[in-house]
Amino acid sequence: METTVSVEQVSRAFGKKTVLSGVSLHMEKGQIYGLIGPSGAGKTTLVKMMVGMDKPDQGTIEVLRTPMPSLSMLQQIGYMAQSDALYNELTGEENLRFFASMFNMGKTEQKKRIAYAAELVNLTDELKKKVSAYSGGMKRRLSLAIALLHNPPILILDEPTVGIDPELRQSIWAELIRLKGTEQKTIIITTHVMDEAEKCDVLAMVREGRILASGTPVQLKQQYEAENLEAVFLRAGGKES
Ligand SMILES: Nc1ncnc2c1ncn2[C@@H]1O[C@H](COP(=O)(O)OP(=O)(O)OP(=O)(O)O)[C@@H](O)[C@H]1O
Repeated sequence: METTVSVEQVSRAFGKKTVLSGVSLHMEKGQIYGLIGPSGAGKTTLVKMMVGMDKPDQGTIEVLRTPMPSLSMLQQIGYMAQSDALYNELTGEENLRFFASMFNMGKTEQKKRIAYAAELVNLTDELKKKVSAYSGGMKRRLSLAIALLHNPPILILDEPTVGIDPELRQSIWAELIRLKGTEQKTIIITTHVMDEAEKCDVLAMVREGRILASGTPVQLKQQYEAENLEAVFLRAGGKES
């Protein structure tokens, strides 16, 4: 086991509102790590700090043993944000080419990676269209393709399958599972969806800026004597009647 992302005692407040309190997590290579929790729990705030877009008030975050934020880590991380950061006036392909050009990739590699990423999210036939003509789901898919483009060892995906139809969602999950296995990527995803949480190797349940419980889905269900993760979540949070 090799820890690739480590979060130690991280706290963050915005004004008087504490959003994360003393969060510690360790993510391993070759693992899908799920952050699950209700809206406003602090998941996006946490992943933004892992990417280096925000800094903890207290505590530290290291990615590949490098303290974050760090510019040199950008090449190592593929980040899919919750809101799409795309160029609407460019086509899907132009967006992909633009982002590919920001990374160290030769022309041939660029072509290959663009074709792979577009195919994975089923956008190959839509690449010549302007992004302004894309649906919300298509934009999400293009954002996911961009996160995968430079073949980074760490993928941080904030609700990657929201607005994506079940069939494509399944094939994206199959690819995430292949990437963590064959390619030994570290994949961190946030989700609200319990059946996606089941597919993660390790889960951290987040509520009100704290980790309620963490472990493999099987461990969590055993520990809380629960039939499913929803029940674990309720029991861990003490909200079950
Ligand atoms: N820049 C900011 N300034 C002020 N408050 C913020 C800021 N960013 C996040 N917050 C607040 O922090 C809390 C946690 O937000 P965050 O987006 O991390 O939650 P989340 O778990 O990702 O929720 P969701 O699943 O809805 O995306 C929310 O109450 C939010 O309003």
